[in-house]
Amino acid sequence: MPTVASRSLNDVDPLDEALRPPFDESEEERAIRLSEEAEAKRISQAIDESIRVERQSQKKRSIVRLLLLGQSESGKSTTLRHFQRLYTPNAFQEERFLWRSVIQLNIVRSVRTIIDALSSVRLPPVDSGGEDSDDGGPNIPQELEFLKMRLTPLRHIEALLIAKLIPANEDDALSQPGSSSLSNYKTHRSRSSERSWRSQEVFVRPGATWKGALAKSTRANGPPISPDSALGIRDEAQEVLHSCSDDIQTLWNDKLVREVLRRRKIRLEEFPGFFLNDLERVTALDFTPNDDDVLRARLKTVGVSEYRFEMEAAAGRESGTEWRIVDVGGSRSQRATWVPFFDDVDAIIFLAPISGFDQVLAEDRSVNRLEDSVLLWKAVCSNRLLANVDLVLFLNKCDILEAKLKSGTRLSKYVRSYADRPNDLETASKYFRSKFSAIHREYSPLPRKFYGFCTSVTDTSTTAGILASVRDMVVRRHLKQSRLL
Ligand SMILES: Nc1nc2c(ncn2[C@@H]2O[C@H](COP(=O)(O)OP(=O)(O)OP(=O)(O)O)[C@@H](O)[C@H]2O)c(=O)[nH]1
Ligand SMILES: [Mg+2]
Repeated sequence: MPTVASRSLNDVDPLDEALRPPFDESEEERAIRLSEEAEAKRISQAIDESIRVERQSQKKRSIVRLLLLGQSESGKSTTLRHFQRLYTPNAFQEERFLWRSVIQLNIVRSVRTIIDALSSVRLPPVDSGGEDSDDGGPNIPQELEFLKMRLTPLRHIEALLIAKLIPANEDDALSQPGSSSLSNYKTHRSRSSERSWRSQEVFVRPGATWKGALAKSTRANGPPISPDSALGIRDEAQEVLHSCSDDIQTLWNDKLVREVLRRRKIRLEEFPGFFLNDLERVTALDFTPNDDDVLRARLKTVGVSEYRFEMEAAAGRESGTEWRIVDVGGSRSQRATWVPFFDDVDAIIFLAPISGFDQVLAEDRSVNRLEDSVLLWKAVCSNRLLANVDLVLFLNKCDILEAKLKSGTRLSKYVRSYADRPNDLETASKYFRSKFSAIHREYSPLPRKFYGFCTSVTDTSTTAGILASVRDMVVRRHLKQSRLL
């Protein structure tokens, strides 16, 4: 009958029936059964555990960890932006408009460097042999004074941009030495114009924080907006820059300004975040930063951030591998934050900006930049925690090195051991490569291969090829290592 049939089907568990011990089970049979059940349970747990371990090692195998190291301004964040541009192009494109504020700030800073230089210089009397003097000589011509006055709105824009770029909870970051804040912008003025520009450099913690704050301030309480419509929103900084564009151009092209900068040894074109040669384009009201602009913009990093992405299918057979790239702040006070990342890293890209042979560190003006890079490279090569990690060296800023050598700066004046070798990029970069390679050989706790590239990481075409080689090398090594697990 249907009722009986359905009850019996629902109530009887066939598995339970099968596993139920027989009614007439003896004590001995019961003991055997229990021991067999315990053994089956033990085997099942062992299988579960091995699956868990295998899953974990699978996960570990598919994560590649890369650390970017080097002194401040060596190009770490720029290299990271390159990876983003190549491997998560959509996200990179979407964020382009956020970089407009950074570029605006970079322009304002360049102008201020010029104005600072003009303010602190009294022109020499006509027959003083061309030396600056702090008193006695005539002041700057009236036209330049007028220009300076017309550019006063840029001060307000600078304050506005700093407030926009640095989220409210970054107060602690603002008070650190070498940092910038509105208050020390107003109160701290040092004698050297380069020093004042440097000591007030704006920085942000890397990662999404500043971008989030900026995106929020751009959409001003409204709903989320697309990058295209963001450019249509009223942007006071861009409007002021647009209206000051001709005056900035006149200032930058002024012969006397160039002469003052030359005498003060301020090579503005070589400063990070230099956009004065692109004024018309970057101050246009509808300016959207292109890829090169994003790579050339300068925003100092404080703290550590991890950028994660999956290699896309187009990147080759390793698609599906998760990459984690760690970007750190490179100034001296930041270096203590590096060590915790040494533990679990597959490869390091170390950036040594070899154009810095005639420059000093912004945070310690008694230290030559090249010397600092060499000491840092030695420390990284000899670090025991990194003994099995591949080190990839980028001898970076080769474009600036070439420009310096071409303009007549003699490398041997700063690097004595360079002696009378030809003063050109090819010889100089080979020379530096061999020096850094020798340190790598001598200081590595265990023998390892040396990977060295001469780079200009702001150059999209050459860097893309180099990063592809680095990617392949890192992935190959990573696979080899994980097979050994
Ligand atoms: N011309 C030129 N500029 C470069 C090169 N590499 C980096 N830059 C610029 O130098 C500036 C500093 O680069 P960043 O990538 O911010 O330096 P960083 O190592 O992250 O510096 P911190 O964040 O202070 O540690 C940026 O404006 C870059 O555009 C290069 O090879 N050539
Ligand atoms: Mg950085």
